[in-house]
Amino acid sequence: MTDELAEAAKARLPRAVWDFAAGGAGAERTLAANRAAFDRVALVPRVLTGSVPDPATRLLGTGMTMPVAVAPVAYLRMYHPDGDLAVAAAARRAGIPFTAAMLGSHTIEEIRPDWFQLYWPRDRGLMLDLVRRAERAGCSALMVTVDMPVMARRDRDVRNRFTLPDGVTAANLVPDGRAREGSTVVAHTNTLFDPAVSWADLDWLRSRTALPIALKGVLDPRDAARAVAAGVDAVVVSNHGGRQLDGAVPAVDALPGVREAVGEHSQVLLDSGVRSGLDVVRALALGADGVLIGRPLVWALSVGGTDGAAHVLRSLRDELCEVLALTGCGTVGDARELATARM
Ligand SMILES: Cc1cc2nc3c(=O)[nH]c(=O)nc-3n(C[C@H](O)[C@H](O)[C@H](O)COP(=O)(O)O)c2cc1C
Ligand SMILES: CC(C)CC(=O)C(=O)O
Repeated sequence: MTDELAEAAKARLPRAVWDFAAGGAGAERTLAANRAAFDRVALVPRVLTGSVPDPATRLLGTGMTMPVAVAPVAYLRMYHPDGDLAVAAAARRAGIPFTAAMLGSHTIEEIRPDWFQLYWPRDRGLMLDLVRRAERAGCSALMVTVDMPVMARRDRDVRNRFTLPDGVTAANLVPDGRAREGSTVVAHTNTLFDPAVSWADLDWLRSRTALPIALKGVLDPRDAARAVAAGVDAVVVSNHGGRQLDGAVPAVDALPGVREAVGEHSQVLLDSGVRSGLDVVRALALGADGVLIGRPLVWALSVGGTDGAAHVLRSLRDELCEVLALTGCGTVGDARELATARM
């Protein structure tokens, strides 16, 4: 789905913007390992099942046409003037949830997303205010990202002295003056975020909203089990697309252990390297209920706005249906029963 699309986006975007989105932390070992790990997963198809593919499902209480949701991505206006609004419209057209990022470049009220992602600002009043805004805007779930106690060093951004382009801000945080242009993204982020978040903070948040919570950025089965005990409704197995700990385990490799730890008490989502319908089925077979997609939609947005993103989502669903047919699966539940091998 994405090699040519990525090339087209690269040709269009300023080099530093491309590097910010495409790159990963450190020497980008985990970024590369995410893809390599997917490509080692072989599927064992079933035959004579008589099944006709229908990948519709529910995640976090939200019905959707396939087990795919849009991952939260900050500052989408860097890639297209319509930014978050364009991708949200494409998701709506495709019948899948859009996750608006706390550091989105349009406000919650403008986007009215299905799901809303939160980091942990030092100012808990600000965090609670964002939760209330998400509730009022009709969001049906929160996704709380826990793999960024600090923003990792990303060598490409250091080399490029990357700052946000003029006019791109964290729209939810203005006009409080909390998001300023001109500083490097990493400096702004590390000033804003609390580096010492703990399980007690999750308890605090859990007790303050009735919305379902997905905890994003879990890789250790012990953390997954603890998250479920703390009342989260889903965990997102993710290494942040290789953008945080360089050397972190590929999400796909961590997935079976996380599923085993949480049983069916909680939903398990996965992101970091999903690029095709085949990858979606691989993730399902390894224990996921669904996946999130990040960079492919950034490339599609850069190249073609809403229509570009909608086209990518349509192709993804077509691929997914083909792989389900070829593996003898009708439903997401059937795919979760597939056996895997290494290749
Ligand atoms: C440019 C960019 C910005 C991102 N911003 C956020 C963010 O604001 N919040 C968050 O939780 N994750 C963020 N992520 C991580 C994605 O939600 C997701 O975990 C990752 O992109 C998945 O990997 P993939 O790009 O290989 O699909 C960002 C990723 C990218 C590429
Ligand atoms: C500005 C960052 C905090 C957004 C993000 O999550 C990322 O770049 O990976």
